[in-house]
Amino acid sequence: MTVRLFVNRILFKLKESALVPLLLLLITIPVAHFGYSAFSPTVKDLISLAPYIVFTAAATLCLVYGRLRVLMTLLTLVIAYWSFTTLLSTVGQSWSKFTIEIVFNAVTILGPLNLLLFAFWQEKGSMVTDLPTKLMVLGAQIFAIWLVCEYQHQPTLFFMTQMLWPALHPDWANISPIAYYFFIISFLAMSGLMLWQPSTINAALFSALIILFIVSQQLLIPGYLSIFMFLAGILLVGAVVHETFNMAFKDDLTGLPGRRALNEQLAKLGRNYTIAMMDVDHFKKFNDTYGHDIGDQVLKMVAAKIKRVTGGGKAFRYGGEEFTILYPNRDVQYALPHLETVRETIANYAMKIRDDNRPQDDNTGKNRRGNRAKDPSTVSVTISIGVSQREGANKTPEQVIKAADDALYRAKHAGRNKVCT
Ligand SMILES: Nc1nc2c(ncn2[C@@H]2O[C@H](COP(=O)(O)OP(=O)(O)OP(=O)(O)O)[C@@H](O)[C@H]2O)c(=O)[nH]1
Repeated sequence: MTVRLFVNRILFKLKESALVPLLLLLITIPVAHFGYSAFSPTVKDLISLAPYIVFTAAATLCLVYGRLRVLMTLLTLVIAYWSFTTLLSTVGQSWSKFTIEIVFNAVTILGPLNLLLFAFWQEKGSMVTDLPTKLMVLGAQIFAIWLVCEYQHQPTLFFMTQMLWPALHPDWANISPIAYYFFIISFLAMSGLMLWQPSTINAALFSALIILFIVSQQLLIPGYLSIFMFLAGILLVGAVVHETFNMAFKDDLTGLPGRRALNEQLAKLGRNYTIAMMDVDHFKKFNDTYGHDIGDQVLKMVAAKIKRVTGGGKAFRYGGEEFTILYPNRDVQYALPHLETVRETIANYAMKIRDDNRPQDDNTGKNRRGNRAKDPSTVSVTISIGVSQREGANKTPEQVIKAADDALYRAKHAGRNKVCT
């Protein structure tokens, strides 16, 4: 993959996964800043409960769908939220000044570290084996903080609040230098994770870190804590729902909607529609010659071109090297030129392959050159397309698909790289 392609892929993925959290974060700032004071006391009480409600919903989803990274992030936020609300409501009351200082510094120092740890701690094995270990990590920290508070251990507070490198600690920071450094380290590492593996879940985990930083910084501004923690919960719920939806409806390899999504669309069709079935030509031979990995790369390329079909066609991966394009409310005559363009675009596209995939022996090399475009470091494939519309005996989507399959068979027999009706 060239650098440009790699960067484009990351930018596209970032746009898909990080745009919504960023926008919601930007919208929440003025709401929390200016809107909160306008709410009645009852609404304010509800707002302070809202994070717990959304955290509970999110945790339930995580348990059902085995999203341990999100679950542990939620637990970290719940502990932070409970600690901060208790700390604010007991100033001068049940907690001593020492306890308040220890709890605030512990949350702001350990919070970003835990968010970082749980973002990188991959979900391996089963929930039953993983969850207790992760819970023990959090439990051990809580126990340690409790001990420090119980025994009023002054050196810990000194350690937490010491000024290590004054030049690196900005004046506006309301958190201790160590907390500030840990936020920066976590921020950098999680930005790296977001760039390396852009996904809705990673974007939500990253947002949780930003939100913990905002509330730690602005703890004394009324409303910030509840409203931002509520937003963190919403972003985490949204990410779990989005990823679960994608897993069920999107094909993993190509990113196109899969068979399940197609079936759902077929059930919603009206009385007029066109279905095109397409299939990569001689793909078995291609796989045998170049290997399955390059075969996968080609399928991704073909899917990307099919996805960009014009005329309002909706693309799906039907299975294997077969794809489907659906034209709701359109007839074959309308769809044909758009399908012809897709066929032509794919046939004319020379896909770059990496040098390490070059053939090792002369015979394979000669074999491969049959499928190669003019440049020896590229490959190209063609597709055949069969099209049919709802008419006559073809009344159900299944019958129209069968008719499109028959047309595809004719396209193959007519020499391939063709569109047949
Ligand atoms: N690399 C890769 N290959 C796949 C995938 N899914 C299916 N295939 C391969 O696609 C090939 C399909 O071969 P066939 O159905 O015999 O058809 P064909 O070789 O394309 O020949 P025609 O359709 O007659 O042009 C098989 O070798 C499958 O292993 C996939 O996800 N990745």
